[in-house]
Amino acid sequence: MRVVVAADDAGVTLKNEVRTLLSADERVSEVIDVGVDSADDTRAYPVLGLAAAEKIAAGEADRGVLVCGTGIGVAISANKVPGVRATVAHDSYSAERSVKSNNCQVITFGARVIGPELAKRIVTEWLGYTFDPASASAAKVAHITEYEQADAAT
Ligand SMILES: O=C[C@H](O)[C@H](O)COP(=O)(O)O
Repeated sequence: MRVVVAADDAGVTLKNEVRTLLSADERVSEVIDVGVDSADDTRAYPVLGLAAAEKIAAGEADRGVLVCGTGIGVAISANKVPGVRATVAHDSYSAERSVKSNNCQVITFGARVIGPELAKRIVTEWLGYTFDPASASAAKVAHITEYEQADAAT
């Protein structure tokens, strides 16, 4: 699994901890870090959220972990990229259902909301979940995709 990570200045410390965790996980074949590299880089959260989501849309990454102050800004930004589904998930159940119900490729965290140890535990669990395209949830996700594609065609 190839995982893209990104954060703004508020999220960079947690993002870097998650990057280290992912790099040590045998389920992860590649970690793609699109920045920021330090809190001195004050590019705003949409720049980073969009850059990461575009990696997924381009087929260069399978999943993404994005961090900002709340997780909300990077989630909104990533969701603007066609084909990408992103959500804040600060608890295990939401992280699990974001994959199994919603086929989200992207999980986001708020570094001002969640502690690093809980965030890393959620990431470790989240890597183990897969979406079942034969599940009852598939048609619901397809509805979103169909709306997105119809809108893109207009
Ligand atoms: O969602 C936005 C993030 O939390 C960001 O890190 C902080 O944004 P702000 O500076 O506009 O509050």
